Amino acid sequence: MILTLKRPDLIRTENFINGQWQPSNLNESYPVNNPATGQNFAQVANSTAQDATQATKAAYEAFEDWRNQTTKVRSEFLLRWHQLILDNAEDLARLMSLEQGKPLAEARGEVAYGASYVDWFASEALRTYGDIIPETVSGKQRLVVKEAVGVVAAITPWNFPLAMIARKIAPALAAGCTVVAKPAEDTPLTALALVALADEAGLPAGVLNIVTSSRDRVSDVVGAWLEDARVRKITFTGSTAVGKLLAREAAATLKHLSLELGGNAPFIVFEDADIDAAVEGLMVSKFRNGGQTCVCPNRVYVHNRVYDAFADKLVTRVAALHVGPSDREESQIGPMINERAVEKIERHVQNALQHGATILTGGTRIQNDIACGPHYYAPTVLANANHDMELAHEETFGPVAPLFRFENEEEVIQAANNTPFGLAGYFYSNDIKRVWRVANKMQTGIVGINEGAITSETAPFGGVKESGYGREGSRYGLDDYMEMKYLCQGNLS
Ligand SMILES: NC(=O)C1=CN([C@@H]2O[C@H](COP(=O)(O)OP(=O)(O)OC[C@H]3O[C@@H](n4cnc5c(N)ncnc54)[C@H](OP(=O)(O)O)[C@@H]3O)[C@@H](O)[C@H]2O)C=CC1
Ligand SMILES: O=C(O)CCCC(=O)O
Repeated sequence: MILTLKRPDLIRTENFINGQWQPSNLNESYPVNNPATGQNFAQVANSTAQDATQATKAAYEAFEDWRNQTTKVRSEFLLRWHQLILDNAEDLARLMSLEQGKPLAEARGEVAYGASYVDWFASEALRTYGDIIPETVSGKQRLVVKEAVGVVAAITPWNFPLAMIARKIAPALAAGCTVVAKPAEDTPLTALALVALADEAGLPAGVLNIVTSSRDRVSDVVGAWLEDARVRKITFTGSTAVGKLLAREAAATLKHLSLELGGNAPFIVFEDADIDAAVEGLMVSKFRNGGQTCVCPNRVYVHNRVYDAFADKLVTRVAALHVGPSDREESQIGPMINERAVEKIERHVQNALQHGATILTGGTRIQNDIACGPHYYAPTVLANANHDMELAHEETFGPVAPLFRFENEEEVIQAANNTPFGLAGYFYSNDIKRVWRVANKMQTGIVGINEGAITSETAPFGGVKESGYGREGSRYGLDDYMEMKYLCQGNLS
């Protein structure tokens, strides 16, 4: 794919620190590759701890002014940024699909989705109310005000290169925080373009800084932020293993943490469900971004009585999915992000087959004239899944839907909750009593009830258990970037 943008200047390859684009201090770069072909199409700054610390210094020095701006000023900046994202949506989508591999239609959807967080927090910026505490003692007045936590370090994954960073930066800036950010090694260009647009929207120097690095430098860059007491919060989306590492390291300076980590989402189809709706819901939730989404169903539990009918309908739909490069309009499943990702999918499928699964469709890599490259994996449905399989315990992060049979509600809820993770869960049922009962018992931060498309800037996104803590989006999302300050005024009588 050759990248032609209306605005070629959105292709940025350097760090943005204190309002300046600059190379890494060692003047080194690393390659960004097209995940479909492995072909290198850009080189971006390979940063060090020194670059990260320079970014922290800039963000720290910009903080006092930014936090003291009126909420209106911060809101208006976010509105201008939002408009620029929309104005450049097609370029952003093309850049994103090239470096990440998601079909262009999905990339366009993600630009709109990411932009919606910027718009949302432009409004929420205006509503950072505090409280006046009713007096119980004469002569005193007690108030609670909300204040920005300080410099925020945002670390984001490759699966949603625009939406994840937007939904961290937007509330941080809305709250009055300043930001240092590091996108994933595989997908830096979308994030850099987003920052270029923030600069164009008139953000003061130092308020938003971004440094890029290859995977072998990530511990240096993020390590510099973890050690630095001036960084007051880490907001992270990624694997649970890295989330735990960040939590341990952040403890030394007791930073605030928002951790949006891996999931292992159950998707339950009860015997009283609308089967067509359940199939549709699974298609929407499972195969979005090729299954590389932390809220993707990882385990599909289907009641024995409807199992065969559900499996038949699902297989028809899954086998018809178009696999191909992101720039073909008909592509529905693009390449996986990299070789490690495909190897993990292969390992899960092989392990499932060894434990008694059968392939209803897919089950292999595909490479042909259209899906031309080593990282395509066929959309897959596996029957006879069970809990001895690796895929029951670890998210596959690929287009694989394993079907588990169940007999009764109690058993399936126990199975669904039998995981250290708790991000999203889904179930389909037309029995109103069951709906309330099951929703109450699901140990997840998000529950889709007869619905597969659950996310929205208006709703709180986040997990329980080892899927992390903190919430993104919604009216709760700003609180993660603010502290309460209690003011007690005496001598009033
Ligand atoms: N919750 C979610 O949305 C996501 C979940 N995952 C899960 O994690 C699995 C592995 O994916 P992977 O990309 O390796 O996820 P990681 O958790 O490794 O990567 C997420 C982010 O963390 C950074 N990072 C990696 N190692 C460290 C470290 N030691 N210290 C600080 N930051 C670090 C990455 O940088 P760099 O890219 O440079 O390594 C990236 O920016 C997936 O298969 C999936 O199960 C993955 C991505 C998103
Ligand atoms: O995988 C993720 O963490 C991103 C979830 C995308 C969404 O907000 O739906």
